[in-house]
Order: sequence, then structure tokens, then C-alpha cells
Amino acid sequence: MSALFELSSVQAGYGPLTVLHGVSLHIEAGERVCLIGRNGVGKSTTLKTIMGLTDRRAGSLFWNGRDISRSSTVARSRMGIGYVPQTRDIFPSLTVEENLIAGLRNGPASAIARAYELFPRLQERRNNGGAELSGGEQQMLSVARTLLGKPQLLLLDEPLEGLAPIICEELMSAFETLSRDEGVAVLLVEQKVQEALHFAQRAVVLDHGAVVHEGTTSELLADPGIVDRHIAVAQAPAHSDA
Ligand SMILES: Nc1ncnc2c1ncn2[C@@H]1O[C@H](COP(=O)(O)OP(=O)(O)OP(=O)(O)O)[C@@H](O)[C@H]1O
Repeated sequence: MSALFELSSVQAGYGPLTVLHGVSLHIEAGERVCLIGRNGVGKSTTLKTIMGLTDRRAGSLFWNGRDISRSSTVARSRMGIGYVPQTRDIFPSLTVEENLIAGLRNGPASAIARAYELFPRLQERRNNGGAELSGGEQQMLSVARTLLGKPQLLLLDEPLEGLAPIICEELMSAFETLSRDEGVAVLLVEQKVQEALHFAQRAVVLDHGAVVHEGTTSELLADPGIVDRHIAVAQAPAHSDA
């Protein structure tokens, strides 16, 4: 049986710059995978390539075995790939609820109730403007908006960046609930490697635009030397805006 999603020998970048030099990876339905590596090795570029937001030079992408390499970003999103970019994708001038309604398009209003269930803080702040929210609440709103599209695969680009530990825990626990209760597959890019390894079942390590290690997270947690060899992890910034 084919994987839910597969990248096969993909080379991609921006204009003349090639960032990914033949990346292959797969994600099974409901699986949690983390993509880790040093700064600038191409993790965000991998997510953008999955969404069709980079210049792909070679290789193919498959969704349930079907070649989607030439599908538009909108088509990929409609197929069931949800993308939460690093830049918290919300409307600052709209309230939380208006942001959710705008993200609903033609979907059922019950999806908003589900979003509030997953992120009770958003329900408490439903009448607050996007710009008034803390960094953590903005991230929750950005994730909640993506979930309104009912993705089968959720791409998360450094969701914990700049957030206080308590908010990180809240977010990770919501991602776990999603994965466990709704079978949503997750591809998580995260600089907080320990959090990523505890969340995911499998890890893919990227270096210089190529996969240099792939294995279960339990293997990596049991032998931290593997991670140390591949990643000199940039520590989380001292500040937080949660
Ligand atoms: N829009 C862009 N145009 C041109 N080059 C880009 C663009 N976005 C990223 N790059 C370059 O591509 C390379 C890989 O960047 P990418 O953001 O994918 O790395 P990353 O592994 O996600 O790093 P980080 O952990 O710091 O976010 C870097 O050299 C970066 O400067």
C-alpha cells in the first residue's frame, strides 16, 4: 500500500539557489514525523516544497500514490495537506472568531467549536483582535485556522519558536490529541529537538539539503550521540513572547 505522502528525490530551491539536493521521505496515514537539523539546512524549504511554494527542479511528490508534483498549492491544500507557516498566518485586525469564520469558507460551523475544544484559550479570547493576542495564542489561532480545512496531513514549521515552556506544552498536547483522536498525520519541523523527539514516532535528519539519518525517535532518545553527530542544535532564544 502506498504512503499517505511521499517526496521522492526532490531537488528544489529559490531562483538560481538549489537548497534541497534529492530529498526523499514518506509519511504514513496518522503518523507523527519530525524533521530536524541545523539552521539553514532546508527544513522550511522542504515544507514549502510540499506545498508547491518553491522552484522544484527534479523529483516527484505523491499523495496516496498519485503524482501531485504539478498540482497547485490550492489543490494540495484541498487534497488534505494543511500548512502552518513560521509566520503565524492570521488577520491581526479581525477578532479570533472572525479569523476562524474567515478560515471556514464553506465548511461546517461545528469545526469552530472543535477548534475551541482543542484550544480553550481561543474561546476565552474569541472577541479579542488578532493583534492583541500573545505569541502563543496567535500560534494556536494559526493552527486552528489550518485545521478548519480538515487536513489529513499537517505541516508545522517551528510552532514553538519564541514561546514560553507552558505554552509549548499546551500546543504539543493539542497536536497529540489531534493525532490520537483524529488520526491526523503530522510533519513537524522544530528546533526544540527534545520536544520534537518526544512527540514524533519517526525522525528525519536533514543536513545541507539532504537526508543524513532516518529512524525511530525511541532510537534517537536512547542514543543522543546520533543527534549530536548530525545536529549542533541551536538553543531556543532566551526571550519569549507568550
Ligand atoms: N525565499 C527565499 N529565497 C531565497 N533563499 C531562501 C528563501 N528562503 C530560504 N532561503 C535559503 O534557503 C536555505 C535553507 O533555508 P530554510 O529556511 O529552508 O532552512 P531551515 O533548515 O528551515 O533553517 P531554520 O531552522 O533557520 O529556519 C538558506 O540558505 C536560506 O537562506
